[in-house]
Amino acid sequence: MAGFDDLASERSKAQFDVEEMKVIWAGSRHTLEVSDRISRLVANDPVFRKDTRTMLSRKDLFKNTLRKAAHAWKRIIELRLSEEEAAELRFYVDEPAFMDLHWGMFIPTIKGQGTEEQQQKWLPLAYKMKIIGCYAQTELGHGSNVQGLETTATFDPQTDEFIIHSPTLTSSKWWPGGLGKVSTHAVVYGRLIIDSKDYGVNGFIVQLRSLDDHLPLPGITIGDIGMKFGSGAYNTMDNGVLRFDHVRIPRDQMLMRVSQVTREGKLVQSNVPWQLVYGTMVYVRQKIVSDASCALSRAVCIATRYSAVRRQFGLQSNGIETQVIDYKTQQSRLFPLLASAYAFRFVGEWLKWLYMDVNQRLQASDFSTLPEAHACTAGLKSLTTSATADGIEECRKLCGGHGYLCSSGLPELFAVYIPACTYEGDNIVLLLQVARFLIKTVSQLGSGKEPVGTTVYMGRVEQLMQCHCAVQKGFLELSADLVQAAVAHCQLIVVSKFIEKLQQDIPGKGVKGQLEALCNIYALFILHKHLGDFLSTGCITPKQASLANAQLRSLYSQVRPNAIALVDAFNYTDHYLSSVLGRYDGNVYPKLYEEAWKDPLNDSVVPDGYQEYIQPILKQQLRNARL
Ligand SMILES: CCCCCCCC/C=C\CCCCCCC/C=C/C(=O)SCCNC(=O)CCNC(=O)[C@H](O)C(C)(C)COP(=O)(O)OP(=O)(O)OC[C@H]1O[C@@H](n2cnc3c(N)ncnc32)[C@H](O)[C@@H]1OP(=O)(O)O
Ligand SMILES: Cc1cc2nc3c(=O)[nH]c(=O)nc-3n(C[C@H](O)[C@H](O)[C@H](O)COP(=O)(O)OP(=O)(O)OC[C@H]3O[C@@H](n4cnc5c(N)ncnc54)[C@H](O)[C@@H]3O)c2cc1C
Repeated sequence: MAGFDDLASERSKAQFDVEEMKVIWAGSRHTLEVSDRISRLVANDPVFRKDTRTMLSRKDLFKNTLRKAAHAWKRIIELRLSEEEAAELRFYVDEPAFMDLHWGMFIPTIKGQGTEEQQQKWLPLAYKMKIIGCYAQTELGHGSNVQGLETTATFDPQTDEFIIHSPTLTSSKWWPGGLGKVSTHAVVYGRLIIDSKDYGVNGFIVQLRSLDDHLPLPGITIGDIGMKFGSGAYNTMDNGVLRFDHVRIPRDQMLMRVSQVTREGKLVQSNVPWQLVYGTMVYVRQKIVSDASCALSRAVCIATRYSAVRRQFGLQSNGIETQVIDYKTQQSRLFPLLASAYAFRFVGEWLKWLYMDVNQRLQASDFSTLPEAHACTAGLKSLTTSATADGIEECRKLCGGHGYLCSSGLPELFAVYIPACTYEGDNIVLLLQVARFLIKTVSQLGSGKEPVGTTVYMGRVEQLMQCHCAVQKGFLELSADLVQAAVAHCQLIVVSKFIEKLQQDIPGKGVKGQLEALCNIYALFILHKHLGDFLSTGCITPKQASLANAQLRSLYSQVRPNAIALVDAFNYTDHYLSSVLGRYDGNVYPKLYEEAWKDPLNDSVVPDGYQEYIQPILKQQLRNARL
């Protein structure tokens, strides 16, 4: 059988220790063990099936998601899973749901922006899921411009309460996940108003629904905002709309780590920077970077396996056609994506470290690295999600016509992934933040303040001073170019973190060699993509450009025999991949054929509607023909 033989023979060609590469990909032997065990647990549980997801109506889809979430929670309790294991379970269940916002944003916001007392009050309730929370920041009229939010939280000194209100239609909260149908509580971002004075945006814990009958509390209007792109995909999430009509909450439900409102209505600032109100976004952006490598590697795994199974043209002496993975054009599209998946994995690991480091410093009242952490999380979130979204679509094309079938797994993966380019900050808006950070760093170059961390290279580039003068002519005017500069800065981080990874001790036969090849592919591919910029700025000569391209081609040949093993190292189950084209055993054609018959349209041989619509046309044609 074609697929079986092809993948088995590919695996036998691998020149490195796949088991050791699995450890590198997972991050440690322990993480690999946990992820392997939990992925199998999910794959073997019928409640977590997802093969019919794209065919369900929104209501059935959503109810099924609730069932899965409840079952996941039950299993977490029954099996006494650790936080790490529970997060893996969520990952392999592979379905966006209210739980993500509860654990991923509501709880981190209370931890990051609540006082000790507030944490003691709210976290136990949230950890036990006695309340379910979401993150209600974005409004119908304002998402990117957080300081432009219109929801008001007005202090009433008479009753010691805040009055939460939506003064306009555009102030309606719009988009928060988990809000539409599930959450009982939300962290709501609104303008703090004391004595008619506006103190800017802050977070408030607001109960939305009754804990008895789940009905919205008085003064609160909530609903789902409607179907989103693609079938299945992000429609498992109840992104919601929310309006307040003078809803009162106690004063101690304002998150008060950054600033406090006293009983007398005085605003007291802590010693922490006000930007900590944006802290949850830094945390989630960091997580999104790690997730990018998962989504991209998943698409690459499907496209690579299928490219080894699929044969077109070029009859060999044995009468068999050529595997499409052997075409240089296929390699030059696929292997940079394979390299990117590994590159994003390692930069994600580093960003996780950076985030932990900044958090430890914050605890010790050292706020010096916060601007860099913001710039790195914003920039890398933008770079990796844009590249991943484009990469998934490229993988679909690499799989030809079959890639367009839902059973390939790629359409749903694309549909579920692309909002990552928008949520947690539109990717261009985030790059502008990086640009602002870079300009600020450049402006300090002459002042004796040495650049550190990811900007250390700036101290070595003399032309940057002139650059600063040019930018001072107008940030907005040059913003398109500044965005390119921000991307280049982030690419430099990705490449340097890959190189740093290679400097670590990497055990296992041939593993380091494969990673070196992938790192070189990533760097040279980026150079190739931006060749015009490199040449026009005189960074490289035409001769060097052509040598780089020759080197890239040679690296593709080096990776070719290892391609299947390099995607096997992701250790994905067939359940997680949910792709007929990416099956581990390569048994693509019989399964594609089998899958087609499962479509509800094939339940009957003659379709519903034949009698009403097709038959009359056929009869009409018959009459016309007689005329
Ligand atoms: C079953 C059980 C287990 C389950 C486990 C599940 C675990 C899941 C874990 C995680 C999953 C998470 C799920 C994710 C799902 C995502 C859903 C999506 C959510 C959202 O989208 S929430 C809304 C996000 N919104 C945005 O991102 C808005 C984007 N806009 C902004 O961030 C900002 O407003 C801005 C940066 C664009 C502001 O620009 P502006 O120029 O107006 O700046 P100012 O507001 O005036 O501030 C300037 C000043 O502040 C600095 N700054 C800005 N942002 C930050 C920051 N985040 N941190 C630190 N500093 C910041 C900026 O640099 C300026 O500083 P200077 O004045 O230059 O010094
Ligand atoms: C699936 C999904 C889930 C979400 N979940 C949540 C959630 O749980 N909680 C929550 O609060 N929010 C959530 N959001 C909202 C999300 O955070 C915002 O949509 C996002 O921050 C982008 O803001 P926006 O929609 O206002 O885009 P806009 O800012 O209106 O962007 C529109 C266009 O304008 C451009 N633009 C905007 N400002 C500038 C500028 N200064 N310079 C140049 N160009 C600019 C952008 O690049 C973009 O091309 C979610 C969104 C989605 C799609």
